[in-house]
Amino acid sequence: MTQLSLSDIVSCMSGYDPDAMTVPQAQKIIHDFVQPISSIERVAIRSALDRTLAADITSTIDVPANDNSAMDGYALRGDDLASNQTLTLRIVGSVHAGRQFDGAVAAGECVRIMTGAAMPADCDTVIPQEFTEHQSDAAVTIPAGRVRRGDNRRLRGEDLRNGQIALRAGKILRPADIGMLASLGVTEVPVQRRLRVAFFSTGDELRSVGEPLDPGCVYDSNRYTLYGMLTRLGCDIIDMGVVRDDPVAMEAAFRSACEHADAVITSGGVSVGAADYTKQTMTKLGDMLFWKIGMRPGRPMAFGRIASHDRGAYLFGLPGNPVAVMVSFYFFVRDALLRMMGADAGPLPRLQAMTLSAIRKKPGRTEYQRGILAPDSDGVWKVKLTGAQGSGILRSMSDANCIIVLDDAQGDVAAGDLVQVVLFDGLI
Ligand SMILES: Nc1nc2c(c(=O)[nH]1)N[C@H]1C(S)=C(S)[C@@H](COP(=O)(O)OP(=O)(O)OC[C@H]3O[C@@H](n4cnc5c(N)ncnc54)[C@H](O)[C@@H]3O)O[C@H]1N2
Ligand code: MOO
Repeated sequence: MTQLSLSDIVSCMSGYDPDAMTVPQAQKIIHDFVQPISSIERVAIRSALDRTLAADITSTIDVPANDNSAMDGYALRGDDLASNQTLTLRIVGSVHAGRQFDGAVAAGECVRIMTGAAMPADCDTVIPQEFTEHQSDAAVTIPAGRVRRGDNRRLRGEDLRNGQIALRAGKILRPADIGMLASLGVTEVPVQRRLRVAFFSTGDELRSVGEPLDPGCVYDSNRYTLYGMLTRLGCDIIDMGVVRDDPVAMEAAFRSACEHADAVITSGGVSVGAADYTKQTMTKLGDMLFWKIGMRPGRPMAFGRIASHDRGAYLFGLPGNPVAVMVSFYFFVRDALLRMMGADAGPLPRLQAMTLSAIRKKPGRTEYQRGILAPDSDGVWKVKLTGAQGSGILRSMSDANCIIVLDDAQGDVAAGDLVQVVLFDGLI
């Protein structure tokens, strides 16, 4: 697919202003610019878990392959129920799952049948064993009104029919999907190769875990949250460590990252500080946009693409503050990476919940507050803030199980109002 330039994309947007981008505008630019990386490999279905399916999968069999019983009981002819009276049927055989009953079943006869066993050809109804009376080896009594024609019979192909598309390309395969593939007898499927994502942190104040913490320094946590979020998303990661606030080191890091990765994520150095060389290096090397997005946290952000030889890498320059990194990842980078993987992921699901906390909020920017969602004693789900919400307070993410999203137009929120939340559980 042809790679558009960022200027082509922003020139189509009315009122484009890098100093006043809205969240939806920035999300759209990124979504439109990023192209899927199409590189397919075949893997065993267990290895396909959490991967993006690269082709439609069509069933080549009926599932189930036969009409079969949903209960342990007796298979009978629906015609015998027409009198709507208690019946005593003669038992002419029995059939277990995995076997077939090839004999005939005449009026007034039935077959003992187990769950999953193929229905005898003449039978269309199963009465569960516990609804019957006076069972012996020879006969069983069916009380009136306990069963209707067609009850407890699973139809051939009711799960999937031969020729039916079972799974569509673009689906991220979940446990149910690989189970369904197994039910079709499929052993291997084509999936998109894993994305390779390189990341590094920038800042002379950063120390890696295991190093002594010099005065004025902080431990680098962004490489760990990024590691976690990228791993959950199924990416192969290239952790490039901490890069000093030095233009030469920075350029070498970007060049090396682009050699190997489909996307490069950096944190820090995208604001206006004197040592913010990230921006300057990105501008030198790539087709880049720098934004001040109307959001909190995560206001400054860089996005673009660096081309190197015959390949290129998308570049996400995230702000340094630890909560801003996570919020920017979930609300911008995640969608872009899923798109690169060829996944049909759609927007993050939002739920509505009543807030127990009053929240101060200025209209004109999107705010992402960290919340704890839990049911009250009546089972109604309610959300409260985790406490201090500064974009350096990583504990507010760790304590949270959801993010409260307050869109641009939203003003102050009173306790008892409904708010939108995005749950962390299930967030990939
Ligand atoms: N005059 C202005 N100052 C700032 C603005 C602004 O618009 N004008 N924006 C503020 C906002 S909002 C943010 S966010 C930060 C983003 O700045 P940078 O991307 O340049 O980030 P740094 O200055 O490098 O770091 C910010 C903060 O985060 C800590 N940090 C950085 N990397 C890590 C890491 N890997 N692990 C843990 N903590 C990290 C760093 O020590 C700083 O405390 O700029 C504001 N300033
Ligand atoms: O991105 Mo900054 O963290 O908004 O404060």
